[in-house]
Amino acid sequence: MTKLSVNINKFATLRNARGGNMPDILKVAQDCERFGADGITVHPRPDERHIRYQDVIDLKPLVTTEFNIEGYPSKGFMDLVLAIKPDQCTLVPDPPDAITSNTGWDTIQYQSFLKDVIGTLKAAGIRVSIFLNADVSKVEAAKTAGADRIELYTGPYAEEYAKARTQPQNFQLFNDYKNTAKAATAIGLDLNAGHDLSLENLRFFKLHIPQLKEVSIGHALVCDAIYLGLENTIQLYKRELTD
Ligand SMILES: CC(=O)[C@@H](O)[C@H](O)COP(=O)(O)O
Ligand SMILES: NCC(=O)COP(=O)(O)O
Repeated sequence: MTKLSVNINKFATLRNARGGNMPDILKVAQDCERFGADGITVHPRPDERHIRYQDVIDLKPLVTTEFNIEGYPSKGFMDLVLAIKPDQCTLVPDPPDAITSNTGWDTIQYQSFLKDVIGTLKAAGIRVSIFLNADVSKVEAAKTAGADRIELYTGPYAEEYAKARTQPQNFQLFNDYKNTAKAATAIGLDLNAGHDLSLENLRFFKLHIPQLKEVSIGHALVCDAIYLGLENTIQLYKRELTD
């Protein structure tokens, strides 16, 4: 079974747009769980453009499914995560000014850094996933750094999938995803995936990469919910993940 973790960043974007508390992020998270989400993901960025550090603190006692905190392991981020102790922490290499996540870790170049960070998080009992491009050459070093899981960065997949209707599919790119997934599971790394997954492209990815433990989806899901309603949308995404 592949779990759906709903990333609620963009609900916080809407809330912050007017400075009040609408939508109420805490209620959104609880409703997402009530509607069938298997987890809640947040990505508190340094500028707090959407999810604020206080949101993460307030969410902790309310989330009853899996709580996944994503982010770059700065001191402030690490202090927050170690205080909250979520079920999972997903490390991303995003610079502070990144408009969104747009690449995975170079696990070879940052091996020592990642080993230290992951060791600290795992000593606190937190499962660690690291954001990775579809690149087999970086998988072994993710394992030696101590990660429990990798999260396949699916931005390029989503972009290629959207083009496929009008252009020949880039099968090498998709083979890279399949080969990276295979290499990860072969050495005991569990597999997550995320970024720009949607109702259009999720089923194809899931069918061809069946080892998926979890997908974290936010932007497209929130956009779909505007038209289809949040409960209906979560159910539609869950249906795309059924085996
Ligand atoms: C790591 C990842 O792919 C997501 O956390 C994504 O970066 C969401 O971040 P934004 O909602 O700020 O785009
Ligand atoms: N890790 C991916 C995530 O949490 C959500 O990414 P997106 O669906 O907002 O692109």
